[in-house]
Amino acid sequence: MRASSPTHLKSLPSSISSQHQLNSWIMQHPSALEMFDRIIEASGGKQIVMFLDYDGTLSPIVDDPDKAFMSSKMRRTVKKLAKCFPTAIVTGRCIDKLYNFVKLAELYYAGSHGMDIIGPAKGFSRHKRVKQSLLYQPANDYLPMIDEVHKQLLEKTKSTPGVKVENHKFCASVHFRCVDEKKWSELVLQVRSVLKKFPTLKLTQGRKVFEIRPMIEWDKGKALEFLLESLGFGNSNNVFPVYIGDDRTDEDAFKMLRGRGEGFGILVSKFPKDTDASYSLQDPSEVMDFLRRLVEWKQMQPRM
Ligand SMILES: O=P(O)(O)OC[C@H]1O[C@H](O[C@H]2O[C@H](CO)[C@@H](O)[C@H](O)[C@H]2O)[C@H](O)[C@@H](O)[C@@H]1O
Repeated sequence: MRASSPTHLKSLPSSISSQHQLNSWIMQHPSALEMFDRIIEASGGKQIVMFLDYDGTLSPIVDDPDKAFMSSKMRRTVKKLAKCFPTAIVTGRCIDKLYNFVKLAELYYAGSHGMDIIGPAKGFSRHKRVKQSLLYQPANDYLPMIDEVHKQLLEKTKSTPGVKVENHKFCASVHFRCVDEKKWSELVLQVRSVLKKFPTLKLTQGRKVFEIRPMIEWDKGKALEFLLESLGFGNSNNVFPVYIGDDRTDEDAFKMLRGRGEGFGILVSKFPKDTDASYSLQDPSEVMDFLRRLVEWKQMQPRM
């Protein structure tokens, strides 16, 4: 539970070895800012499509999930990005909560870990192949079950100080960032005892959070694939998807891109972690710098 996700590489005994480990990880996952020119070269004139995680990627990680605000600079950057490339936010949060933070109608949103997908609001479908807002909810049948499990998790964990339980429509979260470490094992037992009654739900772990999701074959990688298809790039080799994320659930999207052999993932992390991403950025401020460079580069391209 201690490691934030994806899993930190095993710590080595001395700080010299740790430095060595960090250096060799950076060699394998170089900074996307430093490799910017090479990334643009690799895109080879194909249509870049941007996928962005929210927490820890566009907003810094904070103790209270209801206060994970996005800076206005970041919002302006994402707005400009969406003018240049089709842009989606793919998140564990439900779309309503996410939209309250982001407030940009021109984006694609894949909420609840990709189980709730919507397209840009009417009048914002500037990427020509999309004519209307799309909508896909593969876990619709689970709505009442998520409400029920959320209710039971609230009740079961209410004696644990610092815990926060969220209902994200098609999934639920139990946060332990503010729970005393000595109480973590007790909390695991509480969550598991509720989940015993819901055999069609699965439990995964993110950054100091348990995520409770329907046991269906759907994740952020599948959502990415769905969005590419909806944009008309399902069987196209003329697309270059870029996915930026910091959490374990983002690994499904990184893996999907590796499998497709097109585009790549960027892991947001200051520490070496096991990942299928090709590049790294240290924190949301580096993410913003990278997005700005993409916008500047695009604006300098001759119009076709
Ligand atoms: O897919 P994401 O957009 O990364 O969503 C994953 C979880 O994000 C939120 O929790 C995380 O951010 C919080 C605010 O910074 C932080 O307090 C928490 O510890 C992190 O795990 C969200 O609240 C969760 O429901 C999402 O599952």
